[in-house]
Amino acid sequence: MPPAAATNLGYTPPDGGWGWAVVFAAFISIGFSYAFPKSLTIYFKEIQEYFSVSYSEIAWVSSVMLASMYAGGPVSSVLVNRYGSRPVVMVGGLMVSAAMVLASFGTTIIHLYLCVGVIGGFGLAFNLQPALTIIGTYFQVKRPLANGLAMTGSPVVLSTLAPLNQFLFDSFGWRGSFLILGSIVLNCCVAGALMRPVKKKCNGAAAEDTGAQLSNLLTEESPSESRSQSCMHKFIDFSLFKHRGFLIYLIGNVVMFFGFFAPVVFLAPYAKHQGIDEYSAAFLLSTFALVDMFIRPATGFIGNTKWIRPRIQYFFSFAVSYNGICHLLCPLAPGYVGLVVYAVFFGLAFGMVSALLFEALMDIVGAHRFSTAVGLVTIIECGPVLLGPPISGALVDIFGDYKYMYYACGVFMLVPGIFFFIMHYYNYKKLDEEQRQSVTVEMRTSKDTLELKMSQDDKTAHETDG
Ligand SMILES: CC(C)CC(=O)C(=O)O
Repeated sequence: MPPAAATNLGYTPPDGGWGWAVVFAAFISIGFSYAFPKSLTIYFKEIQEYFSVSYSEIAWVSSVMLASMYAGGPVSSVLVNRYGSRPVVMVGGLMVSAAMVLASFGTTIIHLYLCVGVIGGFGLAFNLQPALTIIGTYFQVKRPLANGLAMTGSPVVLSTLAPLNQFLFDSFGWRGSFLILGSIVLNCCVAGALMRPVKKKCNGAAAEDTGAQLSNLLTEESPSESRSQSCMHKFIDFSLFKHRGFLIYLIGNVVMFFGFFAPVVFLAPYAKHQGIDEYSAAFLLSTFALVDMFIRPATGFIGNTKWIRPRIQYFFSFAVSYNGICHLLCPLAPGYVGLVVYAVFFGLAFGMVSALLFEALMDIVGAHRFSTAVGLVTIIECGPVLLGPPISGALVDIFGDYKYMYYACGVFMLVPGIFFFIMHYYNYKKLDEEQRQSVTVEMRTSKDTLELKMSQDDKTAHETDG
């Protein structure tokens, strides 16, 4: 059974070769995109004391960075559709580097919001989307494995950056550390340099994808559109909001992201609330990250098998639902050992969703529309990503107990998981119906063409005989 959406790339992706170098580059770019905002929290205590600001004021540095990374999605998509992934990732790396160097000279917390938060966040957006997009141009058959490997960059870079940041902080303070991080993040430029446009083999001739690939994939501009509208539509495919599968994915993800990150954010505080010491609480996060690191490539491998790939949306639905079940059971976990078991199962669930999140979108809209689709999805997810943890924190403040927060996150994950199962069952049936109809139409068309040709041949033969 074919995947839910054809590639429509107009060429056969290599599914290997230089593609594996691109996966490694995406591993670096995606790793920095997701791990960088989290790893900066190590400096927050000193920065908070230095600028005499509150916990929430310092927390906004990471929140603004994450929000800019998500809000920068459509901008990143437009740039990728126009120039391709390589230059956008390299510019993104330079932006994050400049942001960290400028922040190291900051004299107010506002400077950090603007530098680290806005400039750095958009720089990370120019790393995330292009890295995800280019994988879809190199892989079709092995794409779930490629996506799973690339998404593994996040836990790997985080487990490297976290101790490195602690060492830099102890040795050079936050200003010196920011200056050094400004050089370390230039590795995103190196990763971008590896993202060579795919050589398309169309009718035997090889041609490099110039990055303006969207121009030959878009529908013609409708004459009624104004020039600015048609220009905007040229780079952002708004027809996606009429795409059944895309709407299912979008609706489910918006709900899901209200409960996706909070259990990670509150895992250590919840353990300390239970009377567990800070090192044992930190061990829970290390356990979670270690499991996450291994389950992502494993999930990509499983998603690539002939049993799962044709119905990979069910695999994604299971991963989302499994997250919800973990959080609903967490408050029942007995003592520290129970929390360690929860951290293992949560790491499995979080890693499965992370490995499948973008593969599921590519499977639905096809690699040729993924760049625009992921930009639209990320800017809409910006809200729940930002609001999720504060809402969960508010539940803890109101009830003075974490269990209601875990119940809420469990519902926020289980409901979209069940929604995905139901809606993708319906969507798969509709796709199969539409495919049968298109095959019937094609057969009828080719039959009519054949009959027309035969009658023309007979006519020619009679004229020759006559
Ligand atoms: C949003 C997920 C797909 C990835 C993530 O947040 C992470 O890797 O930390």
